Amino acid sequence: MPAHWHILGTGAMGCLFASYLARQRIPLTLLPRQPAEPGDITLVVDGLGGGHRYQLPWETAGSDGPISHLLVTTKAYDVAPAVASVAHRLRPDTVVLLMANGIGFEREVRARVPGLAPTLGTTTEGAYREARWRVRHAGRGATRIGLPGGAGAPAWFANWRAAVPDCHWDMAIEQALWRKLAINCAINPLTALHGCANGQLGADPGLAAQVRALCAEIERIGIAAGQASAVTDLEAAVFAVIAGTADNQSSMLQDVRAGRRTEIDYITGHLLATATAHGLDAPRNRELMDKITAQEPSADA
Ligand SMILES: NC(=O)C1=CN([C@@H]2O[C@H](COP(=O)(O)OP(=O)(O)OC[C@H]3O[C@@H](n4cnc5c(N)ncnc54)[C@H](OP(=O)(O)O)[C@@H]3O)[C@@H](O)[C@H]2O)C=CC1
Ligand SMILES: CC(C)(CO)C(=O)C(=O)O
Repeated sequence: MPAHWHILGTGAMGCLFASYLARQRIPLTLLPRQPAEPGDITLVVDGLGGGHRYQLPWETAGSDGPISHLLVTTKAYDVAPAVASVAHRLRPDTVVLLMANGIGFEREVRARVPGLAPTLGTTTEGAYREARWRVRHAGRGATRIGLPGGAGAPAWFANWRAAVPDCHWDMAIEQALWRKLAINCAINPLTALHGCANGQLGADPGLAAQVRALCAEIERIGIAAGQASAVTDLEAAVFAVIAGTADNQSSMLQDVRAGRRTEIDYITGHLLATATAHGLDAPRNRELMDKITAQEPSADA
């Protein structure tokens, strides 16, 4: 019998992964932030692979039943409060898989819910919400999952490998997360400030020069932080992502345009905290952090 997954953070990513698991008949329950209508939720996932409709059970986070396997797909700043909202349902052996952009929320989770040892994931899948329970799968990508410190794949992962396309167990997940962080630091804030698609960072010589300067700063910080492998050939990797996602609006630009809080604290913010911890200056990343932060909606807005 496959493990039963609860999904916390039922936005674009949570619904996409719910659809993957449901297609493989892996039992799951959605945990929407706001209660849904009575009865199962009808989830529609359109786009790549055609349209699919799923009838999925849901519960409130505050229900009582124990949770054995929890996938968390909120924005980075919501991960810790979301996990705390189901803390009473977690057991010492509950698998908690955190899949958000950036770094830093895992430490927040461990501080709020002592005893948890979260599994971490990162994905290059692309999806967005068209309506509350309607999601468009906009780009295929790869998903990497692993345990900090490195450990072999647990038994449950066999179901994920079967259900989620291009899904890999990563013995060096922290390195994968750091590389994604480095790429996001070089692309996201610049696109958000200039209101441009990713491809413009390669096409505009002035912006391309800024990307190269950011990469040089990020590389120095990565090496000081013991993440030399994660920042190897960073500039080439960043320009490859820029070319491969030329027509995309970065997630940070989408957040800024929608007037939402961005994930900058967990992207550039984490990079700057790492630089400070190693006595390094990072003026170019600092400038981007300050400018994006100045645009953020205030917490009580
Ligand atoms: N979308 C994409 O293509 C990609 C996204 N990512 C990353 O994945 C993460 C999720 O992104 P995405 O799915 O796009 O974000 P969404 O905003 O679409 O979804 C986030 C969900 O989390 C829910 N949520 C927030 N706080 C809580 C809480 N306390 N309890 C329960 N649920 C909560 C929100 O609820 P509500 O519905 O009420 O707002 C929302 O449904 C981000 O870190 C993002 O950067 C990574 C790769 C690609
Ligand atoms: C890779 C990239 C930059 C694609 O847009 C991304 O991860 C994001 O927008 O957050």
